[in-house]
Amino acid sequence: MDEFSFIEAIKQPFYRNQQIIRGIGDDAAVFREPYRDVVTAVDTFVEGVHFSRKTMEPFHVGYRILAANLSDMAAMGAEPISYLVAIVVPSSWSDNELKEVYRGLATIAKKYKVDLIGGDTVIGAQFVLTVTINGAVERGKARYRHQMQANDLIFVTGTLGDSAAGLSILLDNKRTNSVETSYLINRHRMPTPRVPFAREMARLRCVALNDISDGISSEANELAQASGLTVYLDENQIPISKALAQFPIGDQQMFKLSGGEDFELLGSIAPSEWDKLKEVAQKSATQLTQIGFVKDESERNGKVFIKSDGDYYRLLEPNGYVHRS
Ligand SMILES: Nc1ncnc2c1ncn2[C@@H]1O[C@H](COP(=O)(O)OP(=O)(O)OP(=O)(O)O)[C@@H](O)[C@H]1O
Ligand SMILES: Cc1ncc(C[n+]2csc(CCOP(=O)(O)O)c2C)c(N)n1
Ligand SMILES: [Mg+2]
Ligand SMILES: [Mg+2]
Ligand SMILES: [Mg+2]
Repeated sequence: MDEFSFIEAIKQPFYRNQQIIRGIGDDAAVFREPYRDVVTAVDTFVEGVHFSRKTMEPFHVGYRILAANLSDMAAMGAEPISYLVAIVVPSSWSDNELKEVYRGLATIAKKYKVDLIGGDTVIGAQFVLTVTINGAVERGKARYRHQMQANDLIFVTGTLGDSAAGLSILLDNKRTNSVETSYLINRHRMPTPRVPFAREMARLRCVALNDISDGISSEANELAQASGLTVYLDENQIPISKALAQFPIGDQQMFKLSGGEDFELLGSIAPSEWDKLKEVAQKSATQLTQIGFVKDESERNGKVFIKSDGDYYRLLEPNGYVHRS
């Protein structure tokens, strides 16, 4: 199929969001946002780095990249609206495989009510998929990492480590037909960005948020550094799924602290707002757990400490996933 028939094939018949004035079909898309702040982010997905033929079908590739972008919108407290896709695809990929990538994109786009408004298609040597997402947040209400305050409680949504456990099952060929195995693989391939939870939080004051893409050890350090405060975590309070609990304890620890790709939200909130946050979690059917607290302790500021058993806190280095050249 040539580039132009391909674009015709993936074009949405209509746009769900009325802010979109012009989508696919001109030199650029146009959207209007009169009263809110526009929020934008971009993420890239590369064969051999973010997925392989062993870990994902083309459908999951599309689903997973948009999940990561939606999660960044959630981490800013924003309502996601539209996205653009730039794809470099080797000629070894069939038309059908390419369509499957777009079916994955369209499936999660429908769930989260976002519209595909443009992109770019290029034939090249290696598969690279880049998605830019646009959203909006009530003026001045974006959730910044530096908004963490001393004495805040630290919370996390969902459970951690599932995605890394699913990945390890796929890479080590340990796939079985058990419910647990399927659950973990599904969490790796089709994560759940916490957009409803983040949007339901709109009326709460002073929340800092970060989404967990590299591993909580990294994102907790980002919060500590951005706010110039000290984060204390209790490892035993970090929620894990029943499926992950079946792994050896060493793997559980590694997956939940530095596995990454869970796309859960890590955040902080004043203790006085905790009950309201519990209501938010209930309304959005999202699991919510307190896993630590924040202190202002001059020489320890910018760092994260974690305790496993007893009262002893050790330094938690940012040892999540890092791209290196
Ligand atoms: N190549 C780049 N050029 C310009 N800005 C960049 C580049 N790479 C990252 N950034 C910016 O740096 C900041 C941190 O990016 P990072 O990718 O670590 O955040 P993230 O998207 O939340 O995490 P992740 O990509 O691991 O999910 C963001 O503001 C991002 O836009
Ligand atoms: C085949 C294969 N090997 C390794 C991994 C693990 N992995 C890749 S990127 C990343 C962090 C998030 O990326 P980014 O920071 O770019 O959003 C992680 C944990 C994988 N998913 N697939
Ligand atoms: Mg990024
Ligand atoms: Mg992020
Ligand atoms: Mg990263």
